[in-house]
Amino acid sequence: MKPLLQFKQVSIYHPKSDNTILNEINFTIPHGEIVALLGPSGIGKSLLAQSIFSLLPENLKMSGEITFQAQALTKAKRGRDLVLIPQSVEALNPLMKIGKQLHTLTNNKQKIKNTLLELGLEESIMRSYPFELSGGQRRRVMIAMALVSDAKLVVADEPTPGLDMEARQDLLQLLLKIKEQKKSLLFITHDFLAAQQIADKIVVLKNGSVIDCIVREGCAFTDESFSHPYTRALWRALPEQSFTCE
Ligand SMILES: Nc1ncnc2c1ncn2[C@@H]1O[C@H](COP(=O)(O)OP(=O)(O)OP(=O)(O)O)[C@@H](O)[C@H]1O
Ligand code: NI
Repeated sequence: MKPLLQFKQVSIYHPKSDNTILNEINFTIPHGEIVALLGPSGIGKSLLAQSIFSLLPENLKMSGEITFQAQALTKAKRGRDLVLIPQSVEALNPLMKIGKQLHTLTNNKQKIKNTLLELGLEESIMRSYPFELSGGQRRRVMIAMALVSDAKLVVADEPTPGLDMEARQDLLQLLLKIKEQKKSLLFITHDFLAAQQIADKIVVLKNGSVIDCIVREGCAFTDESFSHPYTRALWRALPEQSFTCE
């Protein structure tokens, strides 16, 4: 089966200073799977997410190609088939009530109601503006937007920053709902533990390149999954090294 999304030799660079931030990135996102994009802060994860949506800062350029179902990504496909949950919870439109923001993605009122319920949000939240909500509620609303949309791919940029252990586990469960809907998820994170809890594949970025691409074998990642010394060291540093299917 053709991958849903494919990065082909994608480089992101600053033409004026000749500075290459990401160099010839190649990886695929299969249908219905969770791919974690893992790497330290400042490596270029958000830029890679922005490149999918053609949202790179104007002073940066991209070379190479990103294909969707083996075809070039068009504006129409970006609008219909892809949805971005940005890194900042400030990304919700501050001037539009939550209900209206959800309605821009679907006319199906029942679907919105069910989704809010599933995410533990009161229906009354629809009448609120983003500034009236807590950070956690806003992040849930952003996940609700991804769930009510008809997108085939959700890109979640760093959805678990600064959460305590319990809130983080809750959020990972919410991200799994995206997969339950048979959507693919690109989960951008520097949280290795979270990545291997929910991902089917982990793509590791370091020094501008993909240094490792680890595929879950059956239910869990194992000691053999990690070949690169860097990822092996990350794996060995984890408090617990076996996660199995529930
Ligand atoms: N407009 C820009 N012009 C030049 N360099 C930029 C620009 N935007 C980002 N960068 C640089 O590109 C690098 C990657 O930034 P990016 O935000 O993608 O990192 P990240 O991996 O998402 O980090 P974090 O985990 O902290 O969110 C950084 O070193 C940043 O300074
Ligand atoms: Ni980022």
